[in-house]
Amino acid sequence: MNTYELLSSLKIKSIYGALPEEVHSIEQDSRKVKKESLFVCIRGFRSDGHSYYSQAIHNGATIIIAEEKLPIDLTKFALVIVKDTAKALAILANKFYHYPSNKMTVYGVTGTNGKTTVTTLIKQLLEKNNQQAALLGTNGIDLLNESVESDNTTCDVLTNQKILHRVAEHGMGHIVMEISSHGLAQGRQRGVNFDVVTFTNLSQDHLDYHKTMEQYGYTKGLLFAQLGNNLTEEKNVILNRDDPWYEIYNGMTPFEVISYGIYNEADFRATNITYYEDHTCFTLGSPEGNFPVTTKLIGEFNVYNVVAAIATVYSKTMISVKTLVRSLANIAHINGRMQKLDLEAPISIYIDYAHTPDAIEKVIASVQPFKQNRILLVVGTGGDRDESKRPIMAEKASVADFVILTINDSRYEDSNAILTDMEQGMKHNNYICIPNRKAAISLVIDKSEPGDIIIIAGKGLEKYQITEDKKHPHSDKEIAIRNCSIKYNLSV
Ligand SMILES: CC(=O)N[C@H]1[C@@H](OP(=O)(O)OP(=O)(O)OC[C@H]2O[C@@H](n3ccc(=O)[nH]c3=O)[C@H](O)[C@@H]2O)O[C@H](CO)[C@@H](O)[C@@H]1O[C@H](C)C(=O)N[C@@H](C)C(=O)N[C@H](CCC(=O)O)C(=O)O
Ligand SMILES: Nc1ncnc2c1ncn2[C@@H]1O[C@H](COP(=O)(O)OP(=O)(O)OP(=O)(O)O)[C@@H](O)[C@H]1O
Repeated sequence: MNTYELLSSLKIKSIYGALPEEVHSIEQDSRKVKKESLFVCIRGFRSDGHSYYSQAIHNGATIIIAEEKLPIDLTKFALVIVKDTAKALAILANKFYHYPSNKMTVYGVTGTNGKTTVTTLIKQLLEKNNQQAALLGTNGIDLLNESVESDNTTCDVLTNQKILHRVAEHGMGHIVMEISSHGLAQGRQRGVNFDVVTFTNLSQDHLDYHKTMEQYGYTKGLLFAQLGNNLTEEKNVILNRDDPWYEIYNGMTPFEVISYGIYNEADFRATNITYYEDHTCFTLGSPEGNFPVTTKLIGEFNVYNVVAAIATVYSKTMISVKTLVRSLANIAHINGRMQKLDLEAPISIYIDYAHTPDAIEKVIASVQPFKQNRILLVVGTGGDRDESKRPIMAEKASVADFVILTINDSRYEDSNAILTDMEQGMKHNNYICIPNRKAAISLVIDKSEPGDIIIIAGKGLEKYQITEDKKHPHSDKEIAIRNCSIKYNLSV
């Protein structure tokens, strides 16, 4: 892109050196800089991008955008000083990629639990109705059914614009994005023009970062407030009517709110719910009338997720509720979220991703209706993250008949110290602490008896465990299948 055209979008304090005519790419990571790039120095938590300008130049950057004067050879390169490089990056990336989010319907989903489930359901509902959709979230970037891992649930500003640009280039009409509270706090969503935003629920998590629940809740609210005030646009907010934050988020946006829920009157409301081991049935009240619904997802929490997804797609497409309900019936479980392993064993094993107190409570409740014998739970938490939730997770876990407390990812923390924190919350003595996750899963299967339900929570289908900053191969699913096959003589 022509440099002058690109920079015309910025409020510039000063320009030093000679500007090149063209910019071929924008980067915020010096390691990714290529020939004729524009490098933006971002101040981060671990390091300051201003200290990487020489590597960026070495790799081919011709323009450096910074907040301070840097000792650059101004006979060869240009230095542009702005007040806030993070905001400048969002402006530049949008301009460089021709405002891609304006060319498609953009869905944002936030909340403590259920983001991956709801975004995946939205994508699948769209696709079952012949509408192409990309997906961005914890499970990576899914574009034209090519899946790429991503470092974060919500990508950085630049990556978002690059992906939106690819989605636009492919002529795809929709993108569904998981928006984390860290992403919102750090402004990773800046410059993404959302059309509809959906709230799942709010419960304790991430207090290591946000400090208080109030701060955490208001950070999530940025997604609704940032839809803006331009009422010539048709935007929607989809809110959980049963969550205490409903009224606050409702007040944060001038756009029409579509509510969903179970216990309170709502635009989309599930009633007459019946729970089965491998599916759930309910009646969906909607603006188009009542419809009987069957979903392969289990548990009350998934009724919320399903209804949220239907309300969201309905708000932005011409697809009728009746059609959406029909499409839903063909959608299988969401990978690693209360995913029942397909084994010919006398026990049931679910692989799940619950890693908050609320999610633990909800997943145990979801199997209670068809409990025959005991509920055995393997539950873990992570190091270097919200310590205050650990005993509360164990307290919620105590509803299970037998509990193994273990580790998800220890990072830089001592595993035994994490388990000691968790243990404080246990309400009965029928539990054991096993830091080694593989050993924990082996033991729970070894202890099982016919009719038992085992839930292995915390990692879903993740393929690794993180110790310090290293990822080690690990799969709850593989360990569970192997041990179950041995114990019950299965041929797998
Ligand atoms: C604490 C935190 O959120 N950190 C995020 C932050 O990193 P940072 O500020 O430490 O960045 P940094 O490493 O200091 O780098 C600063 C700048 O220098 C640049 N740099 C750096 C090194 C180099 O050699 N050259 C170079 O140019 C970097 O590209 C960057 O522009 O900005 C990065 C880019 O956006 C994020 O990847 C990173 O997420 C880290 C990996 C992380 O673990 N975050 C977690 C807490 C998180 O965000 N989780 C949520 C999901 C939560 C949930 O719901 O479960 C998420 O959205 O993923
Ligand atoms: N609506 C919900 N309410 C409470 N718990 C839920 C809900 N939906 C899912 N869960 C629980 O939370 C776990 C994670 O679900 P999901 O991945 O959809 O959430 P998420 O918000 O994307 O989480 P993360 O941001 O940590 O990836 C599930 O495995 C389940 O245990």
